[in-house]
Amino acid sequence: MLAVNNVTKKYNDFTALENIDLEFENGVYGLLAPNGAGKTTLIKMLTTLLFPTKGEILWEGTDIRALDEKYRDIIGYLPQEFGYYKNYSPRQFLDYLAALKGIDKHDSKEKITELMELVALEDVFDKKMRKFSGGMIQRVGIAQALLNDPKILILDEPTAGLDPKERVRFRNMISGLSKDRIVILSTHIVSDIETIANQVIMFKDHKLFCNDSPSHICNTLEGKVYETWDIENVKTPHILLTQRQEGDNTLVKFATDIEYNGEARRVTPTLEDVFLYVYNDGV
Ligand SMILES: Nc1ncnc2c1ncn2[C@@H]1O[C@H](COP(=O)(O)OP(=O)(O)OP(=O)(O)O)[C@@H](O)[C@H]1O
Repeated sequence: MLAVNNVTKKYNDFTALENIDLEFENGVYGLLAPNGAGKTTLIKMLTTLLFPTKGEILWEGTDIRALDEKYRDIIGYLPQEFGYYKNYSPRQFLDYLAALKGIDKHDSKEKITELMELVALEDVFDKKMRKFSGGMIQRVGIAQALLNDPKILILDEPTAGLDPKERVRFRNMISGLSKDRIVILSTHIVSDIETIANQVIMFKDHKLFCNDSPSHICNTLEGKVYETWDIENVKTPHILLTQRQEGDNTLVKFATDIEYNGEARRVTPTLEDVFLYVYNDGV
């Protein structure tokens, strides 16, 4: 188990995360929050690129700082800005990274072939990456994060640059990978995680806001989300969530903490509704 115990991270006087407690076991965890909420800060601490100002992060009961190299051997990481060499083919690039990670040449050859099939890049295995789409590069990024068969796979905004078809493909792949490992992925795109995350983690005001299953999180807004054609009456304190144009009319979805007296239909809240409601006034 990976445990984050009472972790605070400060950048000088600015507190990016405060008193965070989290536990991770095998499965998919979605860090869902707008930009600036602290997702990357947490990920950098989980990958030992940054250290907590206060608190500790434990793997199987031992501080990851003390485990050092042993801990880095069991993590796979795809950073937000994934650096690669345009003139390398995926084979050359993964060979190079496997050597850096100290993986035996014979083992890595087999592993790289297997990973290329997993991310469906076997047809372009020996093609230079300079002509690859954003989605193809992300798939190379995921393959490199899996080179050491990590027990903890950490992906920072992994669907950036993917088209809708690639997003679906990515989700299916992540579900498969999470059977025997911890997968932690950060995103501000609700649809990336609502169907695959076992747990969704949200931060608010730099503190942990929730860590629960998508359905439980949706239940927190039960009875508070409505749809109406009467856009004029959706004013503060009601919170406008989404609008959809239908012919000459606009169907408005809103959330409210008080009784609504106008004509409106109560609807089942989605994770996107919760996201818009929670971050209505910022991170
Ligand atoms: N090195 C730093 N020095 C000072 N402030 C920082 C530093 N890194 C991050 N921050 C601030 O900490 C807060 C959290 O940043 P972080 O990058 O963790 O957010 P995020 O949710 O990952 O957003 P993004 O997706 O944009 O990276 C932001 O307000 C950011 O400006």
